[in-house]
Amino acid sequence: MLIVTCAVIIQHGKILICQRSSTMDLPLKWEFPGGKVEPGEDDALTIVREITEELHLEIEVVRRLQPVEHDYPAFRIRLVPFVARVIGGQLRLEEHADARWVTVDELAGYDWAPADVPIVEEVKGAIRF
Ligand SMILES: Nc1nc2c([nH]c(=O)n2[C@H]2C[C@H](O)[C@@H](COP(=O)(O)OP(=O)(O)OP(=O)(O)O)O2)c(=O)[nH]1
Repeated sequence: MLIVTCAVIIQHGKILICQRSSTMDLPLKWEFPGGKVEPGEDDALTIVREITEELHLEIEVVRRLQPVEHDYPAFRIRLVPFVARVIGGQLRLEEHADARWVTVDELAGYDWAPADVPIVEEVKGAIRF
């Protein structure tokens, strides 16, 4: 099983969502940014590392949400979400096609990676701004 972290980054009442590029797996799907946990790596460190590498933002984890397991045709994934806030850096995309700050009500209007759908639901229900 592939273990992948993702970040629900909240700033000024909005959430950062990212669109995978046309050359990535799940091309052009929207996701919470993040990436694979490396062998022996603590997942809370993975998410901080991945957000720096992919977005040039420094984040601090606020809390962990419920992990989601999903079967894609070629692999099974456990997606581990963290609520986080920005503590430094300037947003600059290294690999995504697009990134947007959206309200919680706007989340439903995007074409999400299938594994993210339960996380979107949890965020809609559980995050208070
Ligand atoms: N980052 C991220 N990946 C997700 C999400 N939802 C989802 O199904 N995935 C899938 C897509 C990929 O198959 C896998 C993670 O891949 P990735 O390309 O983001 O990971 P990475 O940065 O560590 O990749 P790599 O290029 O270093 O191999 O998880 C999500 O919300 N965020």
